[in-house]
Amino acid sequence: MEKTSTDTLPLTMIPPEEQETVCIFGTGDFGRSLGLKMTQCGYSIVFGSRNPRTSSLLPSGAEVLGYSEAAQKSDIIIIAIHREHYDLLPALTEVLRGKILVDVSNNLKIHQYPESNAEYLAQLVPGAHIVKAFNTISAWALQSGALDASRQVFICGNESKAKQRVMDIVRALGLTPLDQGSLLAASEIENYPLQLFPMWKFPFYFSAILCVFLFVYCVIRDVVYPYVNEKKDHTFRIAVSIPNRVFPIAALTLLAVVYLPGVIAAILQLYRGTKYRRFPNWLDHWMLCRKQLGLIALGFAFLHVIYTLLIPIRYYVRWRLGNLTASQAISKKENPFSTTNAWLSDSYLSLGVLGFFFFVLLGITSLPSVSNMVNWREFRFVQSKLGYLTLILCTAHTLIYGGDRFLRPSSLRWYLPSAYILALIIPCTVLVIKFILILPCIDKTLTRIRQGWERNSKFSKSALNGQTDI
Ligand SMILES: Cc1cc2nc3c(=O)[nH]c(=O)nc-3n(C[C@H](O)[C@H](O)[C@H](O)COP(=O)(O)OP(=O)(O)OC[C@H]3O[C@@H](n4cnc5c(N)ncnc54)[C@H](O)[C@@H]3O)c2cc1C
Ligand SMILES: NC(=O)C1=CN([C@@H]2O[C@H](COP(=O)(O)OP(=O)(O)OC[C@H]3O[C@@H](n4cnc5c(N)ncnc54)[C@H](OP(=O)(O)O)[C@@H]3O)[C@@H](O)[C@H]2O)C=CC1
Ligand code: HEM
Ligand SMILES: [Fe+3]
Repeated sequence: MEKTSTDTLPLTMIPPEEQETVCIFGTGDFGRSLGLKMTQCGYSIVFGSRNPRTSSLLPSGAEVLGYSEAAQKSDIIIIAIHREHYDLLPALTEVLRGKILVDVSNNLKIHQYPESNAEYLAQLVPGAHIVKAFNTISAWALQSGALDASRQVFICGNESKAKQRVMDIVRALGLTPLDQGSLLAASEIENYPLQLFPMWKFPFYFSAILCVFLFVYCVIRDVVYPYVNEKKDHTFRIAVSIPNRVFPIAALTLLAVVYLPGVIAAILQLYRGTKYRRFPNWLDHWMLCRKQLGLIALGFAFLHVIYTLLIPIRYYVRWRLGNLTASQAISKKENPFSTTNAWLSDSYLSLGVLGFFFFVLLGITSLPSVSNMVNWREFRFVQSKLGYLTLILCTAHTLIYGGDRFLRPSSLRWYLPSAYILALIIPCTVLVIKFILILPCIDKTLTRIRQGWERNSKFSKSALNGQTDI
């Protein structure tokens, strides 16, 4: 990368005698990038290195000394060295006594070592104050200035004064410090950058399995069945018709799966008569990934809408329409206009459009820039009330689209009902249970439980004693 004038000049012109000196151990990628950023923000940097010589890669003006000499220049030392090389530090115990050592290290695997790197550092250099910080910021982001991935710096340590000094540096760099408590939190902070979309795992696998199942189901009903029974080749349906069944059904099912844990939680609280017992882990986890499930559902709904736009320009649809018109002209018989059908068709389309509108609204309010602008009550109102409205509209769209067909035995193929019936199972179940839960007598009890009332106070004692649930 070519150096611009801002790379070399400190952004804030602080006179050298007022600049705080910070020492960085290690002249590798991270040490250099952090050093450059800190120089730009008005710090004076001294690098500690096995090979003390200045290089064009280091920020100009930075001093490079041996580890021991560099450590004497500052009372804050950022250890930009891999844990595997920390063995050089015990020899420096005397120089490092009373100093603040900032551990920035990451590992290659979650729980790679029995203790966190920061705790290991504390064992190696017992006289120093250890603070964990910066491990969630990448060298690349520091260097390119494009800190758009995350500006949050998790911090933990046992001495609050030491933590404050590090947080001041973090703020000076334009980042946001988040105090996570004592050094015990270090292993969690170290695991954080190693996780790959943890909250997306379950929603992703669930929707993938759902789509594969629905696809196979539709292929059996819409392609294999006509071939076996009528020797008709309907394989072309795999391109548009079947995706336009799989995606909307997946969207509706996932939307219902977002609201299902809420009703299960309510039933559990009613059954136990208290809100003070922990939910089972699976339910906790499910509750926590509702946003991700909802966003995947929204993605599928978008696909359904786009595929629906294709319907009028499909060859198969135009061919059928043309043939119908021609056969009516030949037989000189017109199909009578059915007001009922017109109503049904317009209503299901309109319900679909409205459902989609609220679906998108839910998606928009989940953007952090929007959700930060509303208070939690407004957010809950949108997510919970409008969420249920979306579920009702989309379920009604599918119900009316199906019309009276699901009562007809002729729509069964090899005993398999139409795919849209599968789409209705979970949404209808959720809506029926929710309807029961909001009946005044049940709602009153549930509200009391959620305000802290307990049916049987023995329950709460057992919970307080640490006994958890089923
Ligand atoms: C497109 C889309 C985007 C989404 N984005 C987000 C998002 O950004 N963030 C997010 O969290 N979810 C998101 N979701 C998921 C979902 O909308 C929310 O989790 C929603 O709040 C669930 O509503 P609920 O009524 O089922 O559950 P909850 O709001 O959890 O509650 C269930 C019921 O219990 C009551 N209740 C719950 N806890 C208490 C309590 N402590 N005291 C008193 N009463 C209580 C509520 O009033 C409600 O009636 C999204 C969904 C979709 C479809
Ligand atoms: N790169 C990144 O994006 C991020 C890195 N980190 C953490 O920062 C630390 C440094 O990472 P990074 O700069 O990428 O790594 P590098 O391998 O680029 O640099 C490590 C530096 O450690 C020093 N060192 C000391 N002893 C040894 C030794 N025995 N063998 C090799 N090097 C040694 C070297 O500096 P010298 O030659 O001057 O002595 C070397 O340049 C790591 O703990 C890493 O987990 C954290 C967040 C992001
Ligand atoms: C702009 C909004 C929408 C329009 C115009 C629309 C239109 C349609 C049309 C035309 C069909 C029939 C498809 C066919 O004949 O093969 C259909 C079916 C369906 N739609 Fe929608 N829809 C919309 C939004 C939604 C949304 C938001 C959902 C749910 C999340 C949804 C769920 C379904 C389902 C489950 C089916 C039945 C699929 C099947 O088995 O064939 N729709 N929709
Ligand atoms: Fe998850």
